[in-house]
Amino acid sequence: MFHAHTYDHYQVPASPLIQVEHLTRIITTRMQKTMLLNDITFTVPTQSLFAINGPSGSGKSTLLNMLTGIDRPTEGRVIFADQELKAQGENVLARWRGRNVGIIFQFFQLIPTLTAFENVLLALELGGGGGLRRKDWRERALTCLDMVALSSFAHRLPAELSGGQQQRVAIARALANDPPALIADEPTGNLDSATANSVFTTLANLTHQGKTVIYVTHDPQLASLASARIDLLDGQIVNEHGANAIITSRREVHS
Ligand SMILES: Nc1ncnc2c1ncn2[C@@H]1O[C@H](COP(=O)(O)OP(=O)(O)OP(=O)(O)O)[C@@H](O)[C@H]1O
Repeated sequence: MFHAHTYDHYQVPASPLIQVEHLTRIITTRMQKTMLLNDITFTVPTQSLFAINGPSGSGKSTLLNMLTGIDRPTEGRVIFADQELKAQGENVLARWRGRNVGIIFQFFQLIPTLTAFENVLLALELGGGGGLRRKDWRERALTCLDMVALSSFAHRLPAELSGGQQQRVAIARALANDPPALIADEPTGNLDSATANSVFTTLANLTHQGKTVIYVTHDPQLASLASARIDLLDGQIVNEHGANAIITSRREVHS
């Protein structure tokens, strides 16, 4: 069970890290048009623990892909740290992502042939080291593993770690380049409840270290722990807390 308290008692800076304005995503095929997101407007406060909640098919993954610049909106825009995410080449976007967001997946997605340490080091190599010189990358990788209480497991392969430990390595990897935001897609969805609780607490505590932590969940209880949130249904925001969201229709979210 997750502890029934929220993380909204911290002082957070006034300006939002992310502004999402009138975001619409339509997929057009020869046969039909499908509206995946319908005029979504909200802000993600800096250093918040931010939940994107909603049942399967409500548009959560589609929205995450817009926030990370993986997909482009049909209409509207995403402003990340005062910079609009524009259509750019994949190399430019990958570099932007490396510096600005650490992504955490439900199924960890560690490289199985690399140790925990090497998985984090690889993120530094791919992301350019977060402003550090190459000679400092190994120490940074160890620091990140230490931040998730895994430094003594640095030389284990993913298969030699529990699910919770693997997800902690994934969190360390996401922290490697010191991005302002971590974005997690159902980060505890593949873990038993005790492990999920401890991984979630690790993520939540990163807001104390200046990070904005955005997580997607279909679990209303997990969403209730956030300091700010939106609830999605059928591609629209139906409820919000602390996100300055425009609510287009008032309906209950059932998971
Ligand atoms: N490329 C696509 N073409 C057509 N429809 C799509 C496409 N991608 C997603 N969809 C549809 O858009 C809706 C939203 O999908 P999305 O994956 O964003 O939902 P979700 O809330 O993340 O769901 P889940 O929790 O199951 O991952 C769903 O109905 C999905 O079937």
